[in-house]
Amino acid sequence: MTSNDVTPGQSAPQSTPQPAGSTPLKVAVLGAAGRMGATVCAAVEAAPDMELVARIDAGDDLAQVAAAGAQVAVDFTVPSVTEDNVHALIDLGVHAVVGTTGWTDESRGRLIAHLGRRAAEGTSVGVLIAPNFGLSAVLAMTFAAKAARYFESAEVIELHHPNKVDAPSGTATHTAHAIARSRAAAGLGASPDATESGWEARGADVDGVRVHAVRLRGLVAHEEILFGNEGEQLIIRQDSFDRVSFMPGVLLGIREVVSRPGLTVGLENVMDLS
Ligand SMILES: NC(=O)C1=CN([C@@H]2O[C@H](COP(=O)(O)OP(=O)(O)OC[C@H]3O[C@@H](n4cnc5c(N)ncnc54)[C@H](O)[C@@H]3O)[C@@H](O)[C@H]2O)C=CC1
Ligand SMILES: O=C(O)C1=N[C@H](C(=O)O)C[C@H](O)C1
Repeated sequence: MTSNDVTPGQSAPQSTPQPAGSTPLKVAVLGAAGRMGATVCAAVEAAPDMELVARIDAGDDLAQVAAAGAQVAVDFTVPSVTEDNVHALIDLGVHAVVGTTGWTDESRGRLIAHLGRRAAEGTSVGVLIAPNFGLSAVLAMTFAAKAARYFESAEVIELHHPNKVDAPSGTATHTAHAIARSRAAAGLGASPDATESGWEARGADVDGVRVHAVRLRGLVAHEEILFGNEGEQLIIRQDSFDRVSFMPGVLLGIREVVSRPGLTVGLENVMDLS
């Protein structure tokens, strides 16, 4: 990673070294007019080893991505369109870095099948889906997965800006699934809960983990993971105060996806944290 990629004091995930004199990676951004898309365009333009070749938003033809010669496309659109976008990118032979939420086991399964068909035809495409590209969030999720086996109770609170269209957040869902997997592997049962009425106040049930969503003007993206035992508590909290916090992770994903054929889910796998 070069010094131009991050502002002083900003944490940066490690990156693949860039050989001197090599050709910049050609990058397209889908959702380019959105909050994240615009920030990604600026980050790609500032990265010396990348070239922004296409800004795509609603109504644009995805064929422009290939016509512009993009090797990697970054998708920060909306949950209702991201799956179709990624299938189209695979057909175009363009690697995809995806931050958009809304992916399920079923939609990921369709992607794996499509990638497999393309690989059998000789076209090797990489897709990286990360529910959160922020270093603090990736670390919080990793720590939560490690802590989960030691606590009787676990709940997740996610807090976001009020313009967010989906709830609970992709990050909170990913976190809850990881906690549930750790608890199951450790032989833990359900968190204790004597609730008999008013279930709507207890948040969403994600794989047996209660997830609470707050929407508040002034917030960007935040998560708290609460663990409890008799007489003790552990709270893991992360805060993204600005969307630039996601950029080192997005740039890392762009550099890495070209050499990772197939589907990778979660930046923790790219960062070797899993
Ligand atoms: N993985 C991560 O680190 C992060 C993920 N997100 C997720 O990214 C997504 C986008 O978030 P924001 O930028 O805040 O939303 P936004 O609403 O500001 O931007 C979405 C953009 O996508 C465009 N769009 C809609 N349909 C399209 C299509 N078919 N093709 C191309 N563009 C299309 C919209 O016109 C809009 O400009 C959300 O799912 C959000 O949860 C947001 C922040 C970080
Ligand atoms: O919509 C957002 O803003 C964010 N969405 C992602 C999510 O749903 O987890 C990532 C981050 O929380 C910001």
